[in-house]
Amino acid sequence: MVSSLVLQSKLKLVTPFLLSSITSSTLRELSFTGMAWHQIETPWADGTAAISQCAINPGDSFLYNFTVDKAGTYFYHGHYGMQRSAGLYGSIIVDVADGQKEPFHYDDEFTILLSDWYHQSVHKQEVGLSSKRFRWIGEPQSILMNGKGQFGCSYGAKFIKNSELCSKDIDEQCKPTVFSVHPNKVYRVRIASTTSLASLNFSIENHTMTLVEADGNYIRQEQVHSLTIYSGDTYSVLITTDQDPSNYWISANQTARKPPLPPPGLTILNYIPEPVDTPLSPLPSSPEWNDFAESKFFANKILALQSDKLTIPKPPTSFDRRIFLLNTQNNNSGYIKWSINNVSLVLPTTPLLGSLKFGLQNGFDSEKPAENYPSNYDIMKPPVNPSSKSGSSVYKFDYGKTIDVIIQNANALAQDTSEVHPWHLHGHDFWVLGYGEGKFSSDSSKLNLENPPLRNNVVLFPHGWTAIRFVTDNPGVWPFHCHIEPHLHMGMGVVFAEAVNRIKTVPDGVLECGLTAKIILADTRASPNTPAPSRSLIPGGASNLGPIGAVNLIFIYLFYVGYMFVN
Ligand SMILES: O=C1O[C@H]([C@@H](O)CO)C(O)=C1O
Repeated sequence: MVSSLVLQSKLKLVTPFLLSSITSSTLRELSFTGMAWHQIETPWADGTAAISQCAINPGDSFLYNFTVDKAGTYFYHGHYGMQRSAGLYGSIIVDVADGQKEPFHYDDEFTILLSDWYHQSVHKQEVGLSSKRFRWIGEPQSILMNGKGQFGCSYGAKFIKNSELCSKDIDEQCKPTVFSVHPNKVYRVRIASTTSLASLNFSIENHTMTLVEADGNYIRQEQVHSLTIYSGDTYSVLITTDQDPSNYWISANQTARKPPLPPPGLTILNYIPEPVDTPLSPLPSSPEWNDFAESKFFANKILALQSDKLTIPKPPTSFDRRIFLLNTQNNNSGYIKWSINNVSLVLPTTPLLGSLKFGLQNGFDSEKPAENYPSNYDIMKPPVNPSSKSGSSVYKFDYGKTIDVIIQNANALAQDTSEVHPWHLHGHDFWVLGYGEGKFSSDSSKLNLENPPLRNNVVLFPHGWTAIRFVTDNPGVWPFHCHIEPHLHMGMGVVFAEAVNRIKTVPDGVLECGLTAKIILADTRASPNTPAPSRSLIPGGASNLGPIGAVNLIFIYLFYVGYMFVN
């Protein structure tokens, strides 16, 4: 499906699109795409349709050319509408550059990509979410591990429920993936979650896990029995295969939302030379769905690595600008939406990168978005005046500034309801300075400036706040949004425009839609013989694309995926 893929580095695409979770019928419903890479810092290769580029039309191709500058565990996924929920994703591993070493040892590794699966088509889900007669998507039917899940009388469900109803033969298609390991070795297990909705509790039966990496950044080694992993998170853990030679469950149970929840995602850890078999033991138990104490304890265990081998840089000790983002669920002219500071994000037809670069005031809402919310707002109660508006305004940042963002959760439309939201920033890692209950107060003693972890995805707990800090050193137009696919569809995001004046060129094909198409095509017609590998946005400007400190370079020629499948 990736028709031509040239890897000039130690970057690996693992499971390039999970075939087992994609059917041609789901792909037939996809009409446009854009591919986000969860690691990319190149402003026009971020894959966010209507933000950093035009959507890729059916049958068209688009060349993503970007630099990977940091070894680690990542994944990629469609970023047009809710395409990710339709199965458009896969894992990425960036190895350390030649001559460099990881700050820990392991003998071998395997990769687990977590996702969730709905039986209703993504198109129908989108229509339900966008209708006045709002239809929520509900919980997924299955949790998938490397594309395989349990449902009804399939393999795992049969085992779990031990139900007489499930007396059919084992469904081979749903048999969990097996990871065969040698005894007495250290394995690195790379785990990424690209779920549409589900937050997961991940564990490996009888094996303690040592955390070493989060979102491509090294973290302090901590031993845990389970991980709470939210949509958009990646981790690496080390395990030692020092148990009795046997078969063990690796499981991922949905958590943080009200039951009924689907059966867990499963894989099997098989000790060589034991024959592969269903583990005899019950599945590892997981905490109660609303045991937020457990998941907060886990979140607070993630701290930056500071060792003699490697030290993660500390954040600047003060900020230049602090933005508060109040998360509410609202009624927006009869539609249920999520809003940030009372605005629900809708994307314009002209990519924001183009509108901002060309100064097209009518390409988006040029109104300045709010940087705070009323001080008397009661985050424990449903909104008093629940209405909000829609918009596409952007937060503009100058180069080299330290920005704090305080994400503030609040009560949703229903009484006593506040949900978990994993927030993801494109184009940047940020320091996670802390989490807290209730409303954020400026008591900064709560903030960790000593060893905060660097991440690009962070959880916001119900009725709580999360504080992050980053430095605006990567010019681009970067969305910051809830990684829960239906929540982004319902407007839960903002856009940060960072030193856009420093972006001098973008390649052909990035901005040829909406209002920018006219400008670019007029320019091409004016000089038809000029072979232009990239498009100068500032007359005479030189290319300054690509982050500093590049280790590896990849060229991925990505043909439109749906087109390839359908044909
Ligand atoms: O966005 C959401 O909508 C529903 C509910 O709040 C309204 O039906 C739900 O559980 C969400 O996460």
